[in-house]
Amino acid sequence: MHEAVDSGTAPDPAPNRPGTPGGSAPESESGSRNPASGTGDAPAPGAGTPLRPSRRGLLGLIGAGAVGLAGGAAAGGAIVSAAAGGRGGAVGSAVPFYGEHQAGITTPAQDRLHFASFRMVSGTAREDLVTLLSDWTGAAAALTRGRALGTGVEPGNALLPPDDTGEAEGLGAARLTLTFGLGRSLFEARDGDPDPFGIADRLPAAFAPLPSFAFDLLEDAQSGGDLCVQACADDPQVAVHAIRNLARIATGRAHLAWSQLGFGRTASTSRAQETPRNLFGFKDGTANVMAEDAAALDAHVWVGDEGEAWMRGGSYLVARKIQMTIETWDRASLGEQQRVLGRTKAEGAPLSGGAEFDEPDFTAPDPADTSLPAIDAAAHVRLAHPTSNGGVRLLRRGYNYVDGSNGLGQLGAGLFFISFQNDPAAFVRVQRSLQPDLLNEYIRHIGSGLWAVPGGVREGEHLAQALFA
Ligand SMILES: C=CC1=C(C)c2cc3[nH]c(cc4nc(cc5[nH]c(cc1n2)c(C)c5CCC(=O)O)C(CCC(=O)O)=C4C)c(C)c3C=C
Ligand SMILES: [Fe+2]
Repeated sequence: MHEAVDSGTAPDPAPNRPGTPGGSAPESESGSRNPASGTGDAPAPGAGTPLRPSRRGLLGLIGAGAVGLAGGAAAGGAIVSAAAGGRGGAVGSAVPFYGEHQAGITTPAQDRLHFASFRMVSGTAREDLVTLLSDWTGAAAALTRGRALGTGVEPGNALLPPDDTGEAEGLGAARLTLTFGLGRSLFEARDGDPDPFGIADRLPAAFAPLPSFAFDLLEDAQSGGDLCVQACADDPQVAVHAIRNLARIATGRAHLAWSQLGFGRTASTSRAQETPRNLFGFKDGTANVMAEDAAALDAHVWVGDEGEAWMRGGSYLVARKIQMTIETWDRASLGEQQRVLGRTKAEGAPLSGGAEFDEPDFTAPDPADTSLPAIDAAAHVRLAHPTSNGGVRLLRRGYNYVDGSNGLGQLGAGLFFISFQNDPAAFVRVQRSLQPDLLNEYIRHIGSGLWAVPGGVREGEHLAQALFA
């Protein structure tokens, strides 16, 4: 049950009943089952901590009726309460939520994605944003452990909706990670208020909006947003369940603006992973920044001491929804496909020779015509390579998508490109360099977003807490 923590009338968590999911929840990793948080951890801020929901947040919750008003008491505070443990608490497949950095960046890329963008409800204020982030923190700690929210699918009062929608019961944690980002719009004026969330003076200098790029065909309906959540899991239902329940929790404070399902990760983020393939059939992620390369992560991915204090240990997330005209691609010869990308299709080796993980040699001549380079001057790997971009590197973490098909029998297929970098300018640099890319004949960028991803959350704190200190 989503307990109301402000009123002082919040009911006790449902008792554990032997033989029920609530009664059979396994011990947490720490060996304790904490009925106040449902996470086995110290209660997240808001879980058992008096938090006064704003009037607007409260009205939204009442209006939606979705989050469950515990025993008629006010909701809007903590969400995660006693876990019924109905999801088996499969912590063995759980990725720790708390840590120095948010999970879902260097975590070995899972198979599935549900990416969601949220907009704050008009008229909401700083307190709404803080309580939302606090509630999401508690929920994320439970969800990523494979725990049900609140009392799970059994409310203490059967006249109320269950705290947890239930579709992830029995599926375990499935290596779920939830990575949260803040949009630049949160720092800007809206509705005549110059600083609705009281954070305008905390805007990092690096957090500039993305410029428009040649070939952009961006649609507002799948671009931007005040907040983003990247849910990755090895089970699509676990990822969808997480986003769905975070959206319920946000009711009255933020609403889902758009979301994207993805499958078949298109990047490795660890050397332990096989390189996957994108929908053009090529290995993607070969030359990625890997979790094992701490020096590259510090240099290119994590915000360090030079950034705003609240962003230390964080990163910037760029998402680009890139439509791929796969029917046209499929009619291109193998030679043309390899020329466009600069690598072989079967092995992913550079066209200059060697094997997949050998560095491309951009000076090597084409053996068939030595007046030409083996890797075309406008090949994707040449233009994206650090040597073409002042040494810049991105940690890529994208997913394939197919959004159905159109009346011409063409699949709405593409790449939901995600990259993490410690300065959005790094992405801008590479994307600008891709202007003459041969690949542009076969792709269109139709969605875009940029979010600041704060550093990891320490137990007892909430997401982006340092931003509001
Ligand atoms: C702005 C950044 C990038 C966009 C957008 C992008 C789109 C895109 N890429 C592929 C396929 C491949 N990309 C590959 C390498 C690669 N791509 C980027 C950046 C963007 N790609 C970088 C930085 C790199 C690494 C370059 C290097 O250091 O060598 C590859 C080769 C294999 C690999 O290293 O991953 C493929 C294949 C598609 C299909 C696409 C848009 C739909
Ligand atoms: Fe690429």
